[in-house]
Amino acid sequence: LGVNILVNQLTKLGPNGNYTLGDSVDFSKILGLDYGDRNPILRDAYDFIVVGAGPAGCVVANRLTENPNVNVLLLELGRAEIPIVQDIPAAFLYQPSTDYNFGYLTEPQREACLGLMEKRCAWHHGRGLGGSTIINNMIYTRGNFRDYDMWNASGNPGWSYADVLPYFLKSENANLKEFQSNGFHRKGGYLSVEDADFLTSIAPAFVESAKQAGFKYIDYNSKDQLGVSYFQHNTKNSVRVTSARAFLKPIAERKNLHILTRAWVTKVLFDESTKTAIGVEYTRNKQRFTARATREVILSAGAFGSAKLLMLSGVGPKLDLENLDIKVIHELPVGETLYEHPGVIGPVFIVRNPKDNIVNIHDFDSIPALLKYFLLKDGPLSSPLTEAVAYVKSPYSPKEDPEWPDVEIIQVGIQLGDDASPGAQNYFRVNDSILSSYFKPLFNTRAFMFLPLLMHSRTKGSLKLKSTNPYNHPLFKYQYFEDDRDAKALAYGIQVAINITRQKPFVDMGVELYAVKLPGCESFQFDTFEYWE
Ligand SMILES: Cc1cc2nc3c(=O)[nH]c(=O)nc-3n(C[C@H](O)[C@H](O)[C@H](O)COP(=O)(O)OP(=O)(O)OC[C@H]3O[C@@H](n4cnc5c(N)ncnc54)[C@H](O)[C@@H]3O)c2cc1C
Repeated sequence: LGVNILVNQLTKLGPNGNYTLGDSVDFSKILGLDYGDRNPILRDAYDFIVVGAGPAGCVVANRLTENPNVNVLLLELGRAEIPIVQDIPAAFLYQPSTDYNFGYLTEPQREACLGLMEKRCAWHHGRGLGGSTIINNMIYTRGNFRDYDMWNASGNPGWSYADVLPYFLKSENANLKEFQSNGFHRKGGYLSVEDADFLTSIAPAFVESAKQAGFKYIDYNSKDQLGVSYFQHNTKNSVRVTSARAFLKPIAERKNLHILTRAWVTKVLFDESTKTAIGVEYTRNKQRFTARATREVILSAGAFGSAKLLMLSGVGPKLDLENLDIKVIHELPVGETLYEHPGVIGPVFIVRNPKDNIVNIHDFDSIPALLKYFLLKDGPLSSPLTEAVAYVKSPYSPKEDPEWPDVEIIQVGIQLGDDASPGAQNYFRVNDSILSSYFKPLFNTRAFMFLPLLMHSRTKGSLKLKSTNPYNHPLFKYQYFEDDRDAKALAYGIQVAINITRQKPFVDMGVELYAVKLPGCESFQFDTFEYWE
């Protein structure tokens, strides 16, 4: 009840419907969660200035300051985390409704997002000490070894799998039941990785059914990724571990690291004669400041934030910068390659002979479930709801290697309509009509869904500046499925997922494809490739 009331309040208040308690109360000050010297006497110059405290910035700030002779200023425009509310894995659905999310939206779409509000997809992007790890799903995924080898081969020495694996291992503090000793995990690092404490009955049925459908049972964080696996999570004893908690909290006493929250970097300053970054300009408490860097300015402001900041500073496509009267320091194709991993909300399945008594999300936050979580860190609230995954190679993949998957089928323990609060709707931006006609009728029925995601999208977009105002959202020029092989690959993935549900473990549970046609797709024959496409 408490979580529901809180979530309803958090998702309703504020001019844009975005409000957190932190707007009125500075938790970072009260609780000391700025993870560093809270009132640092700032230096005129630092060896390194790190912009953005997401996973990249937190790790870099930590590793650089291992050397006591190096000093670092970490600037983050958001605030520190809010404990309790952000800790609970099952509450991840509600995090993007808070202002720990930039709230980016795509432009209205022609071929996708058609059941979403204004036909615009939400591009959630976290902000605060921890960046997107404050609001993300906590799934620990390293990526495919071939991706790194491809990066390396395309002109980025030092990024091959052989190069990065030692760093994954160095960071990790794994606590895994099955795969602890397979050579791809270790204990002792800063970043906790663990199995989910709680799984719905859907998860083992999915894994067993996938095996019967021919999938290998794998550790998806090893080299072999074509198969089925339970997810591993960045949680510790079922509490979310953000990158700030993992990499900044343990080093809070280091005097050579200064962390400033609510510090919005507006420009990288350059020595124009050498094109060397020499510092940054930032705003804080409505005042403008500069900080100088004697060695490097490191941009870790996220995929969108770093590109935006470079362009604001005069590094980017010449014409675009000149059109905005930004002095060109150096011409580079910044923002010109934007890939998304499109996903589908569904298909949805009804379970006729369920092996658990979960019918909606409120079985997760019932009084017994709350007590179990807060007293024992166990029970349904400890679940991030995304439970297991199968990796698929579609015939539409741009990669020739048959072992290089392009579709990821994520199994979710419940379905989108199982939330009585606005949280799930806000997360996906599903419009009222689709929500009430398609998802809500299953509110009190045992049901679940998949989230098939495309990993190697062929559609490419770009990111531009809307204006020279550093606080404006960037302009995303991206239209999903411009290359129709992307939609075909996802339709293929959906059919593979449906085939998994036709195997014995799922059949024994009475799992049935929810046979209601999606509004707008009435003219297609249900459950054909064309229908899903
Ligand atoms: C809803 C959601 C779910 C996700 N789920 C998963 C998952 O389950 N597993 C997974 O592996 N990945 C997941 N991701 C992706 C993952 O969180 C990101 O890949 C990762 O956080 C990127 O890290 P980063 O350090 O590059 O940037 P970010 O995490 O984006 O951090 C960038 C930081 O820079 C700050 N910043 C930006 N501009 C400025 C500026 N001008 N001045 C000062 N500070 C600035 C931002 O406020 C932010 O804190 C998810 C992401 C989202 C949004």
